[in-house]
This record gives sequence, structure tokens and C-alpha cells, in this order.
Amino acid sequence: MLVFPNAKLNLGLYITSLRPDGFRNLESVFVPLPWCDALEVLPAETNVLTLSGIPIPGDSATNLCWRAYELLRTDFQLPPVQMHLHKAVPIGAGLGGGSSDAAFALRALDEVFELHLSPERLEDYARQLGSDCAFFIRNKPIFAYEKGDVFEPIAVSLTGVACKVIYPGLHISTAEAYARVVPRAPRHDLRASLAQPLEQWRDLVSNDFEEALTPQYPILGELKQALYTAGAAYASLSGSGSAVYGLFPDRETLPKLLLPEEFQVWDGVL
Ligand SMILES: C[C@](O)(CO)[C@H](O)COP(=O)(O)OP(=O)(O)OC[C@H]1O[C@@H](n2ccc(N)nc2=O)[C@H](O)[C@@H]1O
Ligand SMILES: Nc1ncnc2c1ncn2[C@@H]1O[C@H](COP(=O)(O)OP(=O)(O)OP(=O)(O)O)[C@@H](O)[C@H]1O
Repeated sequence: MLVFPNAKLNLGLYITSLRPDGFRNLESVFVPLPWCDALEVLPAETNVLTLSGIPIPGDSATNLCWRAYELLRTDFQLPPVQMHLHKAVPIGAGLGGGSSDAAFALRALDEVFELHLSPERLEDYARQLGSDCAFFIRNKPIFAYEKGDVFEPIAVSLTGVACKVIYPGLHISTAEAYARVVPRAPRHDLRASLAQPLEQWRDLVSNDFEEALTPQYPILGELKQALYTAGAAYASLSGSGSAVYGLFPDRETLPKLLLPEEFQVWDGVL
């Protein structure tokens, strides 16, 4: 079975309090971004995970696809599996690429081995692999809170909106990024703000990581400004960075930006 684990964008992100388990409570809206890896999952004689594309730090045993298989194996007698992951979504980008691989691996293993797990059970497994993972089980725009793994429906839709995502080649560790933020109450009500027209989000919707990370990584602020100068209706850091995205009314308004060769760019219509 071949699947295409996609990335995500965060529309607003407020880090509201420190939790007793050391994690932070947050509020954010997640939306799928069609920048994808490719993952093949097949029953096999012996276990094997092969990799291509962007190199992933760590060995195969720590890869989130493998960890998804090991996790299901604690509850089910699974036959050996052959997986191949082609990595295209940048790592340490705040785009949730690794989390998506983990969730898509759970979904594919469920289908290949006919486990008939409900979305709720798949989300329970996904939560054990990382805070971002559960979103990718249903993979629909959603309001997320607590660790970012508890959800409520939201009506926001970016269908037809054009988007440019720029990864400036900086790998920002999620744990280090969180350590730089002092939790506080949300600046605005996120759900009410996202119900306003896109052009108003600039004044209403923010990501707490930006203020904490921009002094150390000025390129994040420069990219956001460049996107606004090029006509973005809204621009922001995604998650804990370092990817910065701009939203534009339609494909015709997507700008061509002159960027250093080592930057990776995705653009298209959502
Ligand atoms: C920044 C976001 O991408 C926003 O969607 C996510 O919160 C990150 O989720 P993730 O990469 O799946 O993160 P995890 O693998 O669960 O956690 C990595 C590290 O980030 C910190 N962390 C993560 C999530 C959270 N709600 N509070 C935290 O403090 C913890 O130090 C944790 O050790
Ligand atoms: N399949 C995988 N793809 C990417 N990273 C993986 C994978 N498996 C394990 N990892 C580990 O997870 C770490 C970061 O993963 P990920 O790509 O989700 O980070 P990110 O893009 O910053 O997303 P976010 O912080 O939003 O979850 C990497 O440093 C890597 O060591």
C-alpha cells in the first residue's frame, strides 16, 4: 500500500500554561498542507525499513514509521513488514512531517493487516508517538488544545487560498523552541479571530513561537516581512519553525521570490 503523508500548517498558536507532565498546554488550528512524503507498507518475510530523499537523523529503529509498527505490535500479533519512506518534507520545520509519517504508518498498517481500528483508537496510538501525530489521523482542519492532541471541530476552510511555504534550512528543535516561550493567556480568541476575513488575521492571529525565536533567528522575521511585501494577506511561522508561510487570495497573486538556493519552497493552492 502506498500513502502520501502530508505536512500541516498552524493557523495561530498560543502557548498558555506549563503542564504537570512538563509539556505545555496550547491552542492552535491545524490545517493539512499538501507537501508530502511517500510511504510504502507491504507484508514481508522479514522486517525492513528503507529510506530515500532528505536524510533523517537517527537510525531506523528510532524512525517514527518503525515506532508506529512497534507500538501496534505491543497489542497485535503482526507479521513482518517492509516499509519504504521517501522523505521530502523538511525536518525541524514546524510542518509536522515526522508526525505525519507516524500517523500514516498507523493508518496503512491498520489497512494492510486488516486490524479495523476506529479513528478514535488510531488517535490514541498516535498520541503515544507525539503531540502532533493525532491530527494526521483525520487530517482535516481542526481546533487543537491541551498538548495539541485534543480536538474540537472548527469551520475554517482555506480551500482555494494560495500558499507559499519557505523553509530557510534551519533545523529548530521543538523542545528547545518550547523552552524559550513563557506561557501566557492567548492574545485573542483564536476561533473568533479565524472567523474574520483573511485580511484581518494579520492583526488578530499570532504564533507565540515567533516572538521567542526571531531574536535568535532574524531570518524568520525577514521572510515574514518579505511575504507581506509581496502581497500576502497573512503570513506566519508554522509551529515551532523554521518554516514561514504566506497566504494569498489565489494562484495569480502567488509571488516569485528570489531566495538563496538552499531554501526549500512549496507553493500551490490549498
Ligand atoms: C510545535 C507543534 O508542532 C505545534 O503543532 C507541536 O506542539 C510539536 O509537536 P511534536 O513535534 O509532536 O512534539 P513532541 O514530539 O510531542 O514533543 C517534543 C518536545 O516538545 C515539547 N512540547 C511538545 C508539545 C507540547 N504541547 N508541549 C511541549 O512542551 C516537549 O519538550 C517535548 O519533549
Ligand atoms: N520519519 C521521520 N521523519 C522526520 N523526522 C523523524 C522521523 N522519524 C523520526 N524523526 C525524528 O523527529 C524529529 C523531528 O520531526 P518532525 O519532522 O516532525 O519535526 P518538525 O518538522 O519540526 O515538526 P513539528 O515540530 O511540527 O512536529 C527529527 O529530528 C528526527 O530525529
